[in-house]
Amino acid sequence: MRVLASAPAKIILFGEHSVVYGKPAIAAAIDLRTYVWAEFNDKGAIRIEAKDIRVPGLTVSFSEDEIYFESDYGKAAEVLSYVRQAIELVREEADANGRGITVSITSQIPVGAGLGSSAAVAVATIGAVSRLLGLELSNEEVGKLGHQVELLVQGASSGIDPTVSAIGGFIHYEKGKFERLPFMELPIVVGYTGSSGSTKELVAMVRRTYEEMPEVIEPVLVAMGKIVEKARDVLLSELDEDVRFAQLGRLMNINHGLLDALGVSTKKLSELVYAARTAGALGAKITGAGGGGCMYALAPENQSEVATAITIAGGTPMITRISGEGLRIEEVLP
Ligand SMILES: Nc1ncnc2c1ncn2[C@@H]1O[C@H](COP(=O)(O)OP(=O)(O)OP(=O)(O)O)[C@@H](O)[C@H]1O
Ligand SMILES: C[C@@](O)(CCO)CC(=O)[O-]
Ligand SMILES: [Mg+2]
Repeated sequence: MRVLASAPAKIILFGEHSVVYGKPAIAAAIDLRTYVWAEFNDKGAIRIEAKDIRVPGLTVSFSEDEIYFESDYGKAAEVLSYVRQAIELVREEADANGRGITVSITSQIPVGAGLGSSAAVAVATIGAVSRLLGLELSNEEVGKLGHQVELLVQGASSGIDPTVSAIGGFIHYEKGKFERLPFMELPIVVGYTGSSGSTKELVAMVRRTYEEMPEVIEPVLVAMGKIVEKARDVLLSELDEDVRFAQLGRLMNINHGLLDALGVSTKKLSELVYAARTAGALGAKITGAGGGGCMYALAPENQSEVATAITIAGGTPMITRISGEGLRIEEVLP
């Protein structure tokens, strides 16, 4: 039996990092996906074929059906840790420890770019392997297991990324609980710096600053939480669309300033943010953990001008759409 599952990337519209401290956040799934095939092997081992992962310092090459990591073993093990943990967790859930499982991954999501590649690979792996082992899990349950995978690998995770990747759509999330927001097309442009940041390291860096000076950082996190609540009110309001977009844009700019204050922006990210605003975006901010990766801009009138400005500033624009669909079982072959 072979099972193919897929799960989407996400953007965090408001509230990354503060969400790790129990504040709310708003996120949406987008139409880039990770695909995972799962099947049994008779070696009793976990075998992972990560076909197109590109991580600095790690080169993967192929010879017939074997893959070689041209780096030290530790680095390869670290890079594949989300997938390995996902498989181990599902085997345990299904009482199938020791069962040989091979997964093969292809992904459209840039890695370490703030678009939730870790959550998508965990969710798609859990989806494929649980079906293979005959476990009946709802997408919400897969999201919860995905959260456990992120906790095991990263040490800290709010769970928002695996939740939105598993259930899709547009959500408000707080302390493990989510509320679906009405599906809406937002006129956004994502700008990719081309460099990556590790969520595990960025979350740990914010934690160190918090522990060093909680009296300074706590009010920043509280303000981020207030931005999210205000954004939710604006999104759900009956105000005219242009008024709503203008308010959301201002909230994005404030949120970006506070993320910069936490130390998770980079020169390149901020350059893309300012280039987008100068080209007429109503707002622009980092999305995801930062340290490289992506920003996004809200640009109802001028998406193509904003995309050009991002290119001129040295980034790669991506015009993406919000995706209603979370985890999907694509194929089950005998
Ligand atoms: N296609 C893939 N195959 C195997 N592992 C992957 C794949 N894509 C991502 N990963 C795992 O996810 C890690 C990157 O996760 P990380 O949380 O640091 O960034 P992200 O999820 O892309 O961004 P963010 O968490 O800010 O949204 C990689 O180092 C790797 O371990
Ligand atoms: C940085 C962070 O808030 C979002 C990463 O996409 C981490 C998390 O919520 O687990
Ligand atoms: Mg991640």
